Amino acid sequence: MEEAPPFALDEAAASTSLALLTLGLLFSLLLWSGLGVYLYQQRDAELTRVEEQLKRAGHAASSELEGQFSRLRALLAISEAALHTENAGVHALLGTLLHDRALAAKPLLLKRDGWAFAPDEPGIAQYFVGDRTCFRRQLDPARRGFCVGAPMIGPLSGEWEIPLVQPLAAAVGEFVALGVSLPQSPLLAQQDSLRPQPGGSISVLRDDGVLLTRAPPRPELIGRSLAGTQLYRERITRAPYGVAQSPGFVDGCTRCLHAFATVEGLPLIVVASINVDTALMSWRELALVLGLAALLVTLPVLVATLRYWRWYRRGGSQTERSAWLALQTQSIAEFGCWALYANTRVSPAAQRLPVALQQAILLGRIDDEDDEELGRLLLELRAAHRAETDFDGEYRLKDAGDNIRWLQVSARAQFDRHGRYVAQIGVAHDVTVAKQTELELRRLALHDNLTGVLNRRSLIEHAGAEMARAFRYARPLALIRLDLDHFKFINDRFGHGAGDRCLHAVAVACAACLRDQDRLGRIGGGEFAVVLPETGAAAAEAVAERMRREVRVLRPRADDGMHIELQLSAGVTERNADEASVEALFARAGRQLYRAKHTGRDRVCSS
Ligand SMILES: Nc1nc2c(ncn2[C@@H]2O[C@H](COP(=O)(O)OP(=O)(O)OP(=O)(O)O)[C@@H](O)[C@H]2O)c(=O)[nH]1
Repeated sequence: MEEAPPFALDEAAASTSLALLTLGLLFSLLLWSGLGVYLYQQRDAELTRVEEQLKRAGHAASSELEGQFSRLRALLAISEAALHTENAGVHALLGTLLHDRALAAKPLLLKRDGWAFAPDEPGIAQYFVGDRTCFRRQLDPARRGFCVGAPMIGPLSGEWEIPLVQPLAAAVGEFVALGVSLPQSPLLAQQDSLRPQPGGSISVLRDDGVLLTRAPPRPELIGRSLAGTQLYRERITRAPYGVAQSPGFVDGCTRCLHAFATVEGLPLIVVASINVDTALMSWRELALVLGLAALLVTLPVLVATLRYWRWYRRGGSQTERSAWLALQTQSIAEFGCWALYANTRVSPAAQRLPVALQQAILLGRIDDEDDEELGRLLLELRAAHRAETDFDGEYRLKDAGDNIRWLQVSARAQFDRHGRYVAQIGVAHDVTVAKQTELELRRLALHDNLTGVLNRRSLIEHAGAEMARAFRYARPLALIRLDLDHFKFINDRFGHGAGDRCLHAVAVACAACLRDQDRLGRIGGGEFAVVLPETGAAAAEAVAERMRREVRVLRPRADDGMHIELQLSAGVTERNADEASVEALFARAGRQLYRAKHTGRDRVCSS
């Protein structure tokens, strides 16, 4: 039965998530763009509203000024007429000037020598104004005319006043002009009530840019010329009225909205101003609230998108699908495959590795009683997964029937196109048959075909290794050389087949006399040798004697049923102190064997 992909559900869920995510993103996009358009329109509407408010405030202030100045000019005209008819002294003349009680404007008369006379309680006040431009102009027949003077601190009131001066059509005695000083405070009170809210201002400029009044008050700026400001230079001088956005020209705000207008028939300009940031305060609050609400609504979508994007960049479903395709090769893998994902979100089942091995255990293909080797395999697999490296190993496990199963395990670390680790794809092959063949071939290469004991080459190799170890640790090592007596006769008398059987029987009998660590080998013909680690000559001699006796009692049968009497000669030697040469050991044992042969055979000689 085909196993379901571990991420099948997750993949379906991933498609649904992607669709939902797309919808969510579209919705977010629509929401944010809708909000953007709405807020832009609101801002526009708010600015238009503020502009209208500025225009209205400017217009109201301008109308007020127009009315007040007209009234004052009318008063001046009437006063002039009265002056001409009365023709009396200064006191009487000043008495003829009319007062404007509402504006608290004080009349004054200007003499040819630049002195001004004004009524003062009690009597008349006299002060010099011939140094002030507006007054001086009246003394020059070519430049005389109605003028609005620069604001000045009234010598009588001690407050800011704006003088309005008008030449007399014909001098009355020494008087050449008459005027009126308009106190600022009533003007300011009016303008303050008209200025746009919140935080707006109304400024009144003379047409040459001199600031006459400003509500709210900024006394340090009164009388200063603002002709150099951007608003004055670029807008006021070019049109009688308008709306402009430019840096504030008296309060230093960087973005101000101004509505300016020239007062009809007067050399005055009224400017209503407001800081754009202040004007848009309520719009900002609205934008903030709506923005936060939209963020709250779209935040889950953004978070999900971010997570999806990270997942996609790590390879996404494409990599997981390839991993699963790799798993589908299970049939050719014989044993099993697995994928260990770095990204646990998609296939948590596959994370519990290795599924294939667990299945194998369930099916009895591996016995989990064999803890040590299985544990090593799992440990190495997980270590490679953690280290994000490839891994290869061979494991000797047992199945439920206690048969040896060889597993060849390979795992490859998979990386996405950005070089980030995605998964470990593993495959396990059952290589038992190949392994058994390999082991058999190895055994054949190392062992004597006939007797099954080590062959000459591997025995000498083994002896060499044991000699090196004994030399390094200064341990005893013994060697026995054995030779079947009169073997040629046996062959000749009973045939080679019987001779072979004798050799096999001798090998088995001798091997049975040895410890696990001793090694028996056939070194040619009827000759054998035994390497005995950790053994001295005396102990080796006893072993040789035991083997000799065992061989004597073997008495294998020949083809004709006769017992073959076997006997063995042996030469024994041990490693001399500081001896490292295995050749010398073999030669010495050979000499003892030779001695045994020449002293009657069927005996053990030891050096
Ligand atoms: N059956 C059999 N005979 C073998 C084999 N290899 C060698 N031989 C024979 O073993 C005999 C060797 O005998 P030797 O050990 O030289 O002489 P021996 O007759 O045993 O005389 P001593 O050793 O002096 O007692 C020869 O006849 C070889 O042909 C083998 O694999 N099988």
